[in-house]
Amino acid sequence: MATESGDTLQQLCWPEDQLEAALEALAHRAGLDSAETAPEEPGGSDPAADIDGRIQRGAQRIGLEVEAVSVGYTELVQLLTSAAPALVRLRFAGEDRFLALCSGGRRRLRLLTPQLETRRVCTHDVVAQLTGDLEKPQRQRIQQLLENAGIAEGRRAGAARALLDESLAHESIGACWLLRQPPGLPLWRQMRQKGVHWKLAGLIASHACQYLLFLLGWWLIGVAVLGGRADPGWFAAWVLLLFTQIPFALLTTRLQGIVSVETGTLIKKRLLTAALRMAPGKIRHMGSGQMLSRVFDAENIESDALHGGFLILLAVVELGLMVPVLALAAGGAFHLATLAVFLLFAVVLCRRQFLLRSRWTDRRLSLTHGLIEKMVGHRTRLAQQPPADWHRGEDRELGGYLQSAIASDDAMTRLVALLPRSWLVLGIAGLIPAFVGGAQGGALAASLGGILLGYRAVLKGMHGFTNALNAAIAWRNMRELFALETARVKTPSSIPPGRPAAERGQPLLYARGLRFKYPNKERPALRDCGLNVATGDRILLQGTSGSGKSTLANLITGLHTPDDGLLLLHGYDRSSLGAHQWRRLVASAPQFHENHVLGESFLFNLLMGDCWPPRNESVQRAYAICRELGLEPLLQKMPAGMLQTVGEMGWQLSHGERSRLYIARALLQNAELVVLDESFAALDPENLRLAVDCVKKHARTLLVIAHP
Ligand SMILES: Nc1ncnc2c1ncn2[C@@H]1O[C@H](COP(=O)(O)OP(=O)(O)OP(=O)(O)O)[C@@H](O)[C@H]1O
Repeated sequence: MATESGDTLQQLCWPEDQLEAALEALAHRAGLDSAETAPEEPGGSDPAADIDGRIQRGAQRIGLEVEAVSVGYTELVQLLTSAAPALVRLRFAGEDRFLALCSGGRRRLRLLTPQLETRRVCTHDVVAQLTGDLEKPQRQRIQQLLENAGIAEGRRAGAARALLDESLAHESIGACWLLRQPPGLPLWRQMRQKGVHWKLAGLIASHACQYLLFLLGWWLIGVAVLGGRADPGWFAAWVLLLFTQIPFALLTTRLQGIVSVETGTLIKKRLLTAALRMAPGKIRHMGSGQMLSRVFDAENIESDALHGGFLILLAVVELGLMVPVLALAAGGAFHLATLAVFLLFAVVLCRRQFLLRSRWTDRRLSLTHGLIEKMVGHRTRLAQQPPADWHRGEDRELGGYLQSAIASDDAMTRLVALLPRSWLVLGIAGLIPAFVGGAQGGALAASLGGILLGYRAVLKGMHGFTNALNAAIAWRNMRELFALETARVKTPSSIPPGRPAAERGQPLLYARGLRFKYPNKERPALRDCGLNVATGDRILLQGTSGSGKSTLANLITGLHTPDDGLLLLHGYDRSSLGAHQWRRLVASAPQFHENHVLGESFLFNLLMGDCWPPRNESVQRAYAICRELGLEPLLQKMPAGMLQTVGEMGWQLSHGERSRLYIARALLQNAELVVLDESFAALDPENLRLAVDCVKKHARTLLVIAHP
């Protein structure tokens, strides 16, 4: 297949043995590469290793993230249009080659060739290469069908296309790896790489031009009126200057919108990633109320910071342009000194307001937290707390909140209402020496104009400040969320992810001298703990309440990291193996109160740890395990069977049903080691027997935590 440049598509692709080079070149061309690169690990670019593993490791080495995506047959063009920068795998006579996609459109794609040149190819050619093998058998069948149906020659191509789309709609094509910056990079670096800083500079320049034209217009009118030259020519020039401002005003608004959307997207991405990476212990420590407050804070950061930030930026530009007006007019240096004193005063007041608002926010958060805790624990309180105690302490808390609210609101009113007006008073007072000194009318008028413009800028700045203040306080609370480990994650070892299961009796898990202390506790929950697990073992871990069994389970599953000691899986520690690979090897059903039924279908809740959308064989296996766990009557009872929505807003599952769902979810992850933490506690003897048999049958290696 020849492309526009005369090369064949195959010649423009990178061979498999240059996969890592293609990745680096593409990252460099897309401006994604970072200064620091991690050292190459032995075996890190072993061409024999699986493609996905090699791409993942290669990307980690240059500090990028890669997402392997598969899309439906009909969505392929859309993917190619928006995937760049990405690597796309094509097959030529059974040989894998890779397209380095720099940018994409519906008609043309831009590629980076192994000669490091960019070439354009027809999107259709790439799609045809990707889907050729899939379409071939269908095409013959469809051709035959169209002939038999007597469809006119001219309409056959369209009909064949529609039939192909119809019959292959459910096929997925997984041949694309999207290159992305890790969302943990500093925000400014992400903004720079997206070119947001240029747009921001454009915004400042555009607003400055508009403002200069505005000043020029008024200067023109001032000179004309005060000089007695108010003829139509001067007036026309003034009108012209007013109209010239319009494109700049439009450009400023447009750039503001673009910067808002791009920065907002980056902030959202980062918040979402940070929320998913948060240590579970931290979330638990926060409680549901504080979590909800964080969600509100996240909303505030994006909307208030951007809106407030823009207003402050525009106010700074206007104040900056006002400085030469004041300096050149009647007030001169004395007027500028007055402005400097005023700005100093404004900074002190703003800082004070920040402290007052922070105090108010802390009280508000604690009130929200308390309220939500009470709502969540409503049933317990109804049943077990005397009604006289239901509202204990609420008045005191509310009183404290009101006090800080009044103090903050008063200060805010002073700031927004008084500060801009105090500039008017100070500015006019600063003119007194010039007035007494007999300055000319024109110079005095220019100074007065400068004072009024300053008033406008301060007013704008104060409105911006009120928004930015909310964002800054929300940021203070969210900072820890944002503090994603930007340090490079150690490149995982070259253990192929799809390695065959270890043989029975082979060492699987090795733990020695493990120590773990919760941050809010003085004594460690685990000290000098050791454990050996071999493939095929069935281990029952018993201990008194609070002895640290669940903590050990959390260390083994990787939810917590030991403070000290050695924990190896297949002879590798967690950082060598990588979090992803560790999770594939160990599956767990956490204790009942730590586990959750998500508001999705029953099937999703079963297979969320496997892969979603599910493969046919996974669904079959899920059915089989549910049957063995005695869940068949439940599936028959639910109107939509496996597809019934469950969770808080859906079909309510009983305690025992949930326990068995959690067990099935752990077994369906196909892990080498399954850890069940008190998963059988809620089961009646019959279901307990079924569950134990099922677990013994399906778990390759089993660690069960239970009370004696
Ligand atoms: N998130 C946490 N923050 C602080 N301390 C914790 C946390 N989780 C557990 N602990 C403490 O660590 C110790 C061990 O708890 P762990 O849950 O591991 O015990 P356990 O043996 O599983 O208990 P049980 O059989 O009652 O479930 C306990 O003293 C507990 O209070």
